[in-house]
Order: sequence, then structure tokens, then C-alpha cells
Amino acid sequence: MPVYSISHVENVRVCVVMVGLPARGKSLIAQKIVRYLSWLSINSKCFNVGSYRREIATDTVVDAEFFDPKNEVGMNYRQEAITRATTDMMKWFSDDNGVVGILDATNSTRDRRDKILKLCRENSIEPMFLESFCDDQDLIMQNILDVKTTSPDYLNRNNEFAAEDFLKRIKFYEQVYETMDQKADADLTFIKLVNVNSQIILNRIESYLESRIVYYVMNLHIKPRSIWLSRHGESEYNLTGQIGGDSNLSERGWRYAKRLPELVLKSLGEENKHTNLTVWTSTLKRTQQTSSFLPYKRKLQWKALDELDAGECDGMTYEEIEKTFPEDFKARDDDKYEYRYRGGESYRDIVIRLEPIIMELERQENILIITHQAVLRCLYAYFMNVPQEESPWMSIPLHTLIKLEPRAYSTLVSRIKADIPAVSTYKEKGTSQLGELETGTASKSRDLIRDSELAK
Ligand SMILES: O=P(O)(O)OC[C@H]1O[C@@](CO)(OP(=O)(O)O)[C@@H](O)[C@@H]1O
Repeated sequence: MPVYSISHVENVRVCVVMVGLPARGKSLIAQKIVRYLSWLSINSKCFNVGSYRREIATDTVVDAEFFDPKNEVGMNYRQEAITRATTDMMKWFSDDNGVVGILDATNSTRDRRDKILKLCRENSIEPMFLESFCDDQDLIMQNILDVKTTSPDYLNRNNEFAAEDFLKRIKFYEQVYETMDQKADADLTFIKLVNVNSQIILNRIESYLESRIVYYVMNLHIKPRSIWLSRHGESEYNLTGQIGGDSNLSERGWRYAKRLPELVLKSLGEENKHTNLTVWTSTLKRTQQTSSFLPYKRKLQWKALDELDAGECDGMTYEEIEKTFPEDFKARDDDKYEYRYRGGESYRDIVIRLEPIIMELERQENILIITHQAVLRCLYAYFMNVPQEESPWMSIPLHTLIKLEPRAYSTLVSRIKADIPAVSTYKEKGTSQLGELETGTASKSRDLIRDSELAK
């Protein structure tokens, strides 16, 4: 049976129109919304007007003066770029069943916003304006240094030139910028974030989909932090190849539990060794036993982090499942993301129950999560933007600590192996056999996670 999501039930299509001066983190917010909604299977796409402008304005110098509102050449190119972006977006809504399109540009004047509004209304798309208003000079400078100095606009330019030129560009935009206003824009649906989220103004949020986006952006923060992910140590069920259950750790699993504090310290590095982590586990014994030697006071159990419920297959090996329920076994291999165990769950079901976890993770700072193979795949897929058809097939070996460092436009991944062997719990498509013993040190070619991998 198909599982419906909000976008099927409501039949609403939303165009999120970003608003704000340059260097206000608009692109970052836009990309995060797309990643979050895509993870929830809501068809969403970002249309970055700057990329369109770079494609067309190739025969002119693009420096700060290009953005002078009195510069006719610049204005023409910018007009052409927004026209192309909105045309592509409308085409995407109709041809590709788009649900949430994000128009990532400054959209800084009321005149420009009125035109977009009109276009949305003509195409029966709900416009929702999302302004990032920021007058905190430190935040602005940080954004310029983090992002703009690496922008394609400043290829082969040094950072000093880039920062100075960019400040000039902002000055030109300030001449015409009109912020969203509760009186002047009273009829519009909008969210106004003031200095990231120190103040949030909401106006006419109507659909459920819009309210999900509001709730998500309200929880975002930009403080640097890391998230550590680990499967529990090898369990007794892992040794016998049985799935599910609530078994204890094996002798090697306990060894991993004892080694884990050392791995975490190594990953924190000397200068951060006193960082206080919060540890999240599932309610199952194997994750709690794995966390038992960690010196951190705050340890929380989440039911939502429990392993995929295998229903009638709980406690069976893959071979037994293939013999007892051959059709189910094949159906799962054919579409592992959607397949729901008899009386149990699918990967899609896990994603749905993990949503509050993702929301809380966005709010929190340094968290170490000890959970299970399927759950970890889903969490990893969110941070690394892994497509649905791939995520259930990712190999996430036992006895390995993964560190994620969310950055402006990517998430940095590193991992430390404990050097304690463990069985493989990885089953390839088309077989009921599990892989060979993991040595706990070597990387396997099928691993989708590579050291220092970057995900857009
Ligand atoms: O989706 P697949 O690849 O079957 O992986 C999920 C399975 O991983 C297992 C191990 O085989 O996780 P875990 O080690 O956390 O118990 C099973 O319990 C679970 O059903």
C-alpha cells in the first residue's frame, strides 16, 4: 500500500521566494529546505538566479559596479536571469510535478516581488516569501568570509579583493532594498527571520506544507558543531545472522563499547577534548550497552531510534526469510525503500518517524547517536543527500565511528575504525548470504561512505 505524504493530501504547490540582501545566508537556507523536503519525498528544487546570471553574462565584467541599479547592462542581464529562472521553475512545476520550488535571489524590491507574485498566481502556485534580514555585522562578515570568497564570481581573485568588492555590491543593493513589512505586505504569506532566528515574524501561513517549512527554518542555527554516528557494537543476533530482536552485545561488541570513549576523544582532537557531548541511543539493549562506558552525563533514549521493525520476520535470518516468504524476499530486494515487512516497517516508515529526530538535531549542538543499521542509513541520507533508491543499500560497517561536520554548503565526513573485527551484516541484492567478516580496519569497495567525503 502506498504511503501518502503531506504533498499528496493537500495538493498545494508552493514557490518559496527568498528575500534579502547578499550575504544573508539565503542560499544556505534554500538548500537546506530542499534537502529536508527531498528526504521526506516531497519533490522540491532550488532555482538559483545567480547561476543563471553567470551563464548568460559572460561578455561583461561582473564586479560590484555590475550591481549598480543605474548600470543598464547589469540590470538587463539580471532581468534576463530572473526571467529564465522563473520560466524554468514554472515548467518544472507542470512537467515534473514539482511541489516546492525555491527561487533563490535577493528579490529585494517590492516591484520584483509583485511580478513573481503575479506569475505564481497565474500558474496556481502559492507564493511564500522567506526573508533573511540581518543587521548583525559579525554575522554578515562571517558569511562573506565563509561563502562569498569561494563564490564562482571571484574565481582567481584573492580573498581581500573578494570581501571588499562584495561589501560594495551589498551597498548597491541597500539603495533599493525594501524589507518585508507587516503593514505593506499584510496580504502576503511570509516568514521574516531576523538575525538567523533571534526573532521570527510570520504572516498568513496557511497550508500544512508551509507550516512544515516554517517549523524547519525556525529550528536552524549556524553555530559550528559535529554529529557523531555509530552502530551499536556487534550483537549476539549479528553473530547468528538474525535480524531485529533485543539481544545483548557479543564479546567483540563489548570490546567496541569499551573502546568507544577513546575513539570519541581521538575524533574530538586535543583542543576539544573537554567538549561535552549528549548521547542518544535507541531503547534497545545493544545501543545502551554500547554507550555504557561513555563518560557523558546526558544520555537520552529515543524510541524513534529503534531498529527497523521486521514484523513477522523479527528474529529470522535472511535465509529463513527467503525460504518462508520468497515473494516478500524478492519484493524487498526489488524496492527496498518502499517494502514494508509483514506487520512491520519500511525504510520510508523509518524516515517518517525520524523527522522529530532531525528537527531536534538541527536545534542541538554536539550529539553522539548510537543506533542501528537501517536507522543510521536514513540519518546519513539526510545529511549527505543520498537518494532514496541508494540509501537502504549503503554499507555502514560495525565498529566504526562516523563524524559529520555540517558546513555552509556541504557536510564533511570522517570516520574512525576501532580495529575490532565484527561480522558483516551487509546483504547484497539477490542473495540471502551476508558478507565476510569485517576486519574493522580495511575499507570495502562497496562502502558508499568514504573518508572526508563531501556531499552537496
Ligand atoms: O535493511 P537491512 O539491510 O535488512 O538492514 C536492517 C537490519 O540490520 C540489522 C542487522 O542485520 O540491524 P542491527 O545490527 O542494528 O540489529 C537488523 O536488525 C535489521 O533488520
